[in-house]
Amino acid sequence: MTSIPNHDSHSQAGLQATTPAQKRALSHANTIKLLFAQVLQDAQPADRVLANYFREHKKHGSKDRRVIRETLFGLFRWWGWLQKLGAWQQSGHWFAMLSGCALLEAHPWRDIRDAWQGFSGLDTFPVDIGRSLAEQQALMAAMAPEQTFTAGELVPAWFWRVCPLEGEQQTRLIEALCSRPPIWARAQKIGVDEALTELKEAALAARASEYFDDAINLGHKSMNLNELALYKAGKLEIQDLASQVIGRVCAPAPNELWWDACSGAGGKSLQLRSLMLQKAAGRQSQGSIVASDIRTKALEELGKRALRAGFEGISLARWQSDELPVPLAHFDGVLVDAPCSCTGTWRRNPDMRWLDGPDSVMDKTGLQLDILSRSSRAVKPGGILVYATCSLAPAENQDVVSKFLALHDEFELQTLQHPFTGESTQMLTVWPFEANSDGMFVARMQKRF
Ligand SMILES: C[S@@+](CC[C@H](N)C(=O)[O-])C[C@H]1O[C@@H](n2cnc3c(N)ncnc32)[C@H](O)[C@@H]1O
Repeated sequence: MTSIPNHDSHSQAGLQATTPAQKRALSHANTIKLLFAQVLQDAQPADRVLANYFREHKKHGSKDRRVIRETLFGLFRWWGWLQKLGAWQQSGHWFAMLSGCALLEAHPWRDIRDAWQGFSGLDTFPVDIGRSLAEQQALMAAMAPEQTFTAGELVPAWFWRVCPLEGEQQTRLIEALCSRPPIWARAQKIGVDEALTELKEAALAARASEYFDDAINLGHKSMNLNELALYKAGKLEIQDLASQVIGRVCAPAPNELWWDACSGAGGKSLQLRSLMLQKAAGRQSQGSIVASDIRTKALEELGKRALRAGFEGISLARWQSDELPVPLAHFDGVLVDAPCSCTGTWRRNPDMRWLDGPDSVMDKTGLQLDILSRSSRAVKPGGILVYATCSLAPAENQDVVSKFLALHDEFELQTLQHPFTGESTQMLTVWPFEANSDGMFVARMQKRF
């Protein structure tokens, strides 16, 4: 890239920041660069790096925090293109990346963006671009005419090898990955209308979902949940819409006994219990859920969430060894929400696209099959086994289920109806572009009597 001058590589020495906007732009550029380096060089997830930074630096007001947070995430969202502007360590390139990011993301802090553009030394480039990928591509071409920019390279090349999408599906996935999904929540022990009224009173632009009668779209604005009465009362849980599909596929009846074998902090255990209570419709629900995980801390968090919701009927059984922490052939349903590459959550964590490699997809397939096989022993005859991941790669999804079925002919796949597209399938992938969510995979099997 010849048109971007190389300023001093680590500081912005020599730059004249005279206006308040330029001073803030310079200060933010330094902060974001430090955080960016921590993520990319030390391979630390961006959300953790940001949380640590804001905990230690209380001086930033809410607007500053927003500029820093959204620019950092934006840089990773568009990194496939922005990295072609040159070495980010060099200050001219860095400012070009920051201003390019602000334009691609249509960030509203124009004064800061203009200051970054001025510091980059780039000639004026179009600022009023549209939101389509083609217009965004044209902006990049104007910034770096000697480079080519293709949509496919917004995602690392290895991803298309493990998730071979083509044509329109590939384009739709890229478009989804280049935007943030809204915050999805689930109302529990309260009707959605009542929950929406309370959320509106708290000045939140919440909307009901068109798909599930307890799902709520909370929009994009970050919020302090601990200040929200509904959340403190255990009537609102944050859970992505794709994740909510899993509980709906389990569809537990009010009096059933379920085991959530990889419960983590219990997003799905809580949903299963809530669905049981909804179905009981005021009558008693004798059903219960045993939640297991190898992480004690996650189970402790689950315990707190269940308490906040006032949910009886959820018990914890830590998974400490190869032995099952629950009785054999005992459960009406077993959910295995297996550890995976989490490629389905790349919309929320765009940094993971550039931190992970193909190993992140291939190195857990043996573990997934092992957890699924061992957990399946807890299903009683006629019971249900649900396998789920938040991966988009067939190696972690369809291939694991097929291998499991080849080894366990006592199980057979059931047909599912995709809740967003209506399509009938036996292996359901929820794509992020279908209902503005993350991505998930799920298959439901029944153990023969
Ligand atoms: C995808 S996460 C589960 C998310 C959780 N179900 C939820 O809805 O929030 C996978 C979980 O599997 C757990 N895990 C990893 N290895 C495991 C193993 N060998 N046995 C059981 N759980 C395991 C991880 O600790 C992690 O919490």
